[in-house]
Amino acid sequence: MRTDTLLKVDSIQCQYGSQAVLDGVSFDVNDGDICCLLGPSGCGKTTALRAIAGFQPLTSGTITLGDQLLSNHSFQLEPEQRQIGMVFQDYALFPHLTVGDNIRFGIQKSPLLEQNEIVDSLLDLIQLESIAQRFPHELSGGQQQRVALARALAPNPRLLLLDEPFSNLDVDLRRHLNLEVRDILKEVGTSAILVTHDQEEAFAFGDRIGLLHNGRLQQWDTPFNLYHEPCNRFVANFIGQGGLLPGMSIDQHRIKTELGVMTGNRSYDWPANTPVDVLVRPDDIVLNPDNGISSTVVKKVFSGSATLYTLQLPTGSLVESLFPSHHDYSVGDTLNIQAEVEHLIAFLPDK
Ligand SMILES: Nc1ncnc2c1ncn2[C@@H]1O[C@H](COP(=O)(O)OP(=O)(O)OP(=O)(O)O)[C@@H](O)[C@H]1O
Repeated sequence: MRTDTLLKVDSIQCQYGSQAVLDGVSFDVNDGDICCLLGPSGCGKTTALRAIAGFQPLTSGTITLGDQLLSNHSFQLEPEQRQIGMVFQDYALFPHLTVGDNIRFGIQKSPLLEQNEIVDSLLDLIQLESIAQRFPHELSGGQQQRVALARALAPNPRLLLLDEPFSNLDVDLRRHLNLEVRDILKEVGTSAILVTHDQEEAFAFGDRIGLLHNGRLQQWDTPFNLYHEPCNRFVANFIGQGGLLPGMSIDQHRIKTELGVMTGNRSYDWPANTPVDVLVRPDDIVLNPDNGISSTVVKKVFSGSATLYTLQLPTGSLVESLFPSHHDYSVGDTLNIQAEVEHLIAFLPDK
């Protein structure tokens, strides 16, 4: 497995006027990896992407690509010299150029034969050979976005930046194109960073995801770890479903809750009897008709193969659970449940 670092973002800060919108953000992108910057609106995702692309100066920190310095507080390599491609939300195709010529746009200095080879192989890759002569207004949104991807890949960039590229598309197409673009990037081996505020999209697209909040990177990790091992309350609440259940520490490994004593794969150094909140994901809750704790269905959200239930425990605390949708319970039903928590994640209560 290749683990060479391609992009190194080291403790960067960016400001608009006197307001810092990125502060101490650090992460590495390995060669061939596809990463996502995720977070709520205004957290600084686009600013981070613009800093990597060379459109946003740094007030401190450094960005390097391989051995090449891209930016620090006193230097900013021109965007066109960075070997970084960009795909935008609005496609930004040239309306007066055909699909083929849009793709050709960034490689016009190469010999014609080479240009033709690249355009043909990219048309093949995005499966649009048959419409190479069409103009952008004759294409669907998904086709336009595929052309934008091919155009960005034509100069063979070392890194591709994608800024909410699927957000103008309807849900089905979005999901489909997300996977298709991931497959294409993996096939050509191009490293990429996708900016999105949609965690499902990030989970499906990214080998690694960075979650930003108020200009600070909360966690840079695999989708699995962000979901199962969130490093703080913000990550726990932002990522995935589920919630925090009050409990009391027994010792380093065990926490007593209304759903029984929970143990997991990590230890905490809190003294016994410290009040804590335990993360309970929907997949941590299972039915136990004979020995489970009684709960009442207070809400249900059908999502096709599974239904997400909100269950109220005797003290009034709520937990969520995801059951296959052929078990169809109604609001008001009583379900006996137990917790099967593998990753014991707990936080001190908010002050
Ligand atoms: N040109 C600008 N001048 C001043 N403030 C700006 C400018 N661009 C962005 N900001 C502010 O910087 C912060 C980060 O903006 P940014 O666009 O990076 O966030 P984002 O996470 O990409 O948001 P969104 O998901 O809504 O696009 C926000 O508070 C925003 O209002």
